[in-house]
Amino acid sequence: MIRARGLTKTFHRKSETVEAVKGIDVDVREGELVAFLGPNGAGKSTTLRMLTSLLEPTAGTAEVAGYDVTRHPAHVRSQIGFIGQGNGGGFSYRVLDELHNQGRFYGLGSAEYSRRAAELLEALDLGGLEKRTVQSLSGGQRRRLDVALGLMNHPPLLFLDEPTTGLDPHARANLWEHIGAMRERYGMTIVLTTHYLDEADDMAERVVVIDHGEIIADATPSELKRDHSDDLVTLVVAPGSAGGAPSGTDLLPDDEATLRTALASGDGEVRTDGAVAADGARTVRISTAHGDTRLPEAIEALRVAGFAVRSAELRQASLDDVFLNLTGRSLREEAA
Ligand SMILES: Nc1ncnc2c1ncn2[C@@H]1O[C@H](COP(=O)(O)OP(=O)(O)OP(=O)(O)O)[C@@H](O)[C@H]1O
Repeated sequence: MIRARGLTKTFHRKSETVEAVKGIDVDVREGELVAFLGPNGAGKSTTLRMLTSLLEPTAGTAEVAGYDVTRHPAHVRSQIGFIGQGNGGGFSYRVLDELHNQGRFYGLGSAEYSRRAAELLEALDLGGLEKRTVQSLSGGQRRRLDVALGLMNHPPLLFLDEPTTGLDPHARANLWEHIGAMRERYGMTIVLTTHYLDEADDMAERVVVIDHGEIIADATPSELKRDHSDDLVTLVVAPGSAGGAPSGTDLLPDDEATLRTALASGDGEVRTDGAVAADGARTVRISTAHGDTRLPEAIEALRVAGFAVRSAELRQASLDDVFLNLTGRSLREEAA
């Protein structure tokens, strides 16, 4: 569906030169849902605008739905839906008129655009709002109308630029449900941008991480987490008395060598806190790619060695850990 090579955009404004997108290569297969993830100003929208033929690349090439974006922009536009960051609908127009106008704009006949509008109103839960003006809709309803407008021409490829920004968590979840349903119903390829980490993690099959105009990672969310960050297992270990402790000995967890020996057979990096509580307990942290299996293994190994595990916690890697590891910055903090 998409094949971009060396795609570049440099803006020149007065004395300022902004290298917004610096020669990216990206492929999207038919049917994929790909999220472009990155902080503000990373170059996500500029990339989308080049792929949708709205902005001419400074260098590089992109083929979208089989057409070159520079040589055949009209063909590209006939094959795509694009939902930008602003609301697409005219504020004082009625919902149904907006949809019909969009259909006319794409050259559909009146029977076809009326049928398509009715189908999309139903599919996107906008039934009953046909006669309302766009400005009277809620934020979530407006965004769903945007999606309907983007789908009027039956595009095989849909671009969404930050579809859920500004929506409350309920409206975000609702929009995602509808996007998922649209995808199932029409089998579209979807490319979207977001700076919501949880959205990219939960919804996207592939995440393309963009920073300073460059792609710094491109993989499934679980591959990214496996390759670029670790799970963290935290255990509070107390002096043991049960399990395999030799009788009469009271093993002390501040005996770091013993602790480390007990945990040596499993994977990951083991670190112990310097601090020892009044009752002799101390905290052990294990960074590992497989926290879900390492946690029970570590508890068992410590029990067998004679320690008592007072509490255990598993924090699984997030896409923010991935971004932090790749860039040294937290995307969550930048977005905030
Ligand atoms: N028309 C323009 N003229 C000059 N600079 C621009 C223009 N459009 C974008 N830029 C700059 O290009 C860089 C990338 O912007 P872009 O909008 O692509 O980022 P983004 O990742 O989509 O950010 P956001 O999440 O805030 O939308 C930014 O530094 C931006 O200021």
